[in-house]
Formats: sequence, C-alpha cells, structure tokens
Amino acid sequence: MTTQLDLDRLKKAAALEAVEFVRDGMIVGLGTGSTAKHMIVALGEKVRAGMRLRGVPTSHETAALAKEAGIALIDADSRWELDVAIDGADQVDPGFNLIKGGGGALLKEKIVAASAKQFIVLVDYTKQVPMLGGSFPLPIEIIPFGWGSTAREIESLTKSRVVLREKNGAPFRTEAGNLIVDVHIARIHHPKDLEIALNQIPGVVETGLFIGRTSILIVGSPHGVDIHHAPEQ
Ligand SMILES: O=C(CO)[C@H](O)[C@H](O)COP(=O)(O)O
Repeated sequence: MTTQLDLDRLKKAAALEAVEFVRDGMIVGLGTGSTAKHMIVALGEKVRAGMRLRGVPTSHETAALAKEAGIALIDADSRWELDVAIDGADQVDPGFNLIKGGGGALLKEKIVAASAKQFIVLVDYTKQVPMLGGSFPLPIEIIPFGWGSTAREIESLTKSRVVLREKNGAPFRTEAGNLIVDVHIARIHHPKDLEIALNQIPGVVETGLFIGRTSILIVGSPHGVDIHHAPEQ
C-alpha cells in the first residue's frame, strides 16, 4: 500500500528532477500545492548555491514559500515573459492533458503556464489516468454574481453533478474573489471541446482543464522518476 508519506517522497523526487531544467538567470513560474512546495524548496537551495533566479508565484501561499526560500519575486502586475513554469496537477492523461485546481489556484496557474516558454508538470504516479474525470472532479472558477445560474448552465452542459466548493462552512473564495464549483464528470472524452464549451458560459472565469500546455511531464513512481517530453503542439 502506498501511504501519503510515500507519495510525498515521490512528489519530492519529481521536483528534484524538475529543478535541473532551470538555468542561471531564468524567470520561473512557481506553481501551487504540495508538489510545487518541494520544487520551491529545491530552487531555494540553488539560489543559496549562487544561481540567479526570479519567480512569479501562482498564489499567496507560494509567494510566502518562495520568499522564505530566498527566491526573488517579480511584481504580479509587470509584463513578464517566463522561461519556464513548474507546477503540480491533479490528473494527467496519456495526451499530457491535465486537471488542475485542487488547491483553488487554477486561474493564476493557467495565466502563468500560458506565459511560459516551457511548462513542466510534476506528479506522483497515482495522478496518471487513462482518461480525465472520474476520480477527480473538474474545478471551475466562476463569478459570484448569479453563480447559481452559471452552475445550472455547467450542469446542463456536462450532465454532471456540480458542487459549490466550501471551506470552513462558507463558500471558498479564490484569490481573485471568485467561487469554485467542482464538477463530477465520470469521463471527459473530449477535454479540448469541453474546455472551449465551458468558456462560452457567461460567469465562467476559467476551467481546471489544461489542454496542450504541458511541455515536460515528470512522474515519480516507486520504480523511479520518469521524464516524458510532450510532442510539439
Ligand atoms: O492545481 C493545483 C492547485 O490549484 C495543484 O497543482 C494540484 O492540486 C496538485 O496539488 P498537489 O501537488 O498538492 O497534489
């Protein structure tokens, strides 16, 4: 049986491989979550060893971790061009498509991934699935105004259960002040089409589908760490 502790070790092993892609002088997009945390700590070690790096954090939590690790941060509102973004994921399919947003940071994560020349994704092997959906609901960030009607539209499009995410008994708020609904879709057969259709619904800010964005996938498993390069999109 694989315990949480074992999985955390695999996440760390993947993170240690990922930072080997980072070179002196790079601007790095810093993901959010327990896997990204290992990557930030490892980058901090590189900075202490003399590497010059600047980071763009995808959440307040990541910004705090990066500062603690000694990584200089770039202003959130400046016009950056990232060399690489490194982040975790909740699910990955054989086509390198992802579900992200388990930690609620999907909007900033997608903006950062989109502005990076390379997007490196780190997972433990349990996140690999033959098809997105099923074991992990799809997070969608929506505007609070009229959220019930937006949720109904999402429900009717996906024919799936839509649940408003809560934290401490209240609706979860993203850093942009929005809400998240988690959509329990059994099987996402056409993730790209679904992403496009969801983004047509008024009130939808962004979805946790990351389609065709992954450049490199690094998977930690009990047999070791595998590095997969996605075909050029
Ligand atoms: O998308 C995310 C946060 O919004 C995370 O990358 C995702 O939830 C994976 O988290 P973890 O590395 O803790 O398993």
